[in-house]
Amino acid sequence: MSSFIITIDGPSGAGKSTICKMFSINDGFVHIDTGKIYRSIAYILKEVTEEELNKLELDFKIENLQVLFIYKGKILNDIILSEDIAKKASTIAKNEFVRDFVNKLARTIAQEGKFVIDGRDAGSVIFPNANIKFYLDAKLEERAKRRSKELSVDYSQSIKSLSCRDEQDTQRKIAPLVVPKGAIIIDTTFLSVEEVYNKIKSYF
Ligand SMILES: Nc1ncnc2c1ncn2[C@@H]1O[C@H](COP(=O)(O)OP(=O)(O)OP(=O)(O)O)[C@@H](O)[C@H]1O
Ligand SMILES: Nc1ccn([C@@H]2O[C@H](COP(=O)(O)O)[C@@H](O)[C@H]2O)c(=O)n1
Repeated sequence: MSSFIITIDGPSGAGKSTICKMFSINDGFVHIDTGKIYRSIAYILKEVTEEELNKLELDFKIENLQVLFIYKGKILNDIILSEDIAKKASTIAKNEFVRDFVNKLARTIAQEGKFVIDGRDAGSVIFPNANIKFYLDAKLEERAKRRSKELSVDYSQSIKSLSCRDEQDTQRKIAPLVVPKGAIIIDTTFLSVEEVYNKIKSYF
């Protein structure tokens, strides 16, 4: 048996994870959120060196079609949501050894079955031969509005934090955020979650 892979890339707050979760609930796809792997590393390691990373035992399990990341028996998914962790994740994501670690783990998980994978380089680097690729985008102001509502943080703080991450993610030398070759671009700024989902489904 082989895998069927959908990739969804785009900047923070464009709505990638939300759509991936709908693909799990409605269509039975396992969701791999590669951002959560970067966040897990940022959360666990005080200093991210190649040596420390090589020793890192980050486990995973699939539950209700979501990939849970586990360290020393503790599920990390819900405790790594803050913008502080996200900013550290964005900084360590510049390192080649960190990216190799994440890519290897994501490919190990997506061995057999139906997977929807979101991130910044899911379709450009991790799964360049994915069955179908999407790139979700939205205006910075709308993404910040969504994020500040979700995390109950100040709007201007969200603008600052998201623009800093956008800059780091698009400007880094290795695997920067780009529209993957062959990806379908959807601007979600003025679309509801249901409208985005239905638009994506119309391509199948
Ligand atoms: N089309 C939409 N309209 C309004 N709100 C949305 C839409 N899509 C997502 N949201 C909301 O925006 C917030 C961010 O969405 P989500 O976490 O899916 O973004 P993301 O692209 O996965 O971000 P990140 O890369 O940081 O994980 C969530 O609170 C979500 O409910
Ligand atoms: N494929 C990816 C996924 C994520 N990153 C970096 O991690 C940060 C956190 O990601 P979220 O999707 O959870 O917000 C993000 O800002 C990126 O710097 C990445 O480089 N590649």
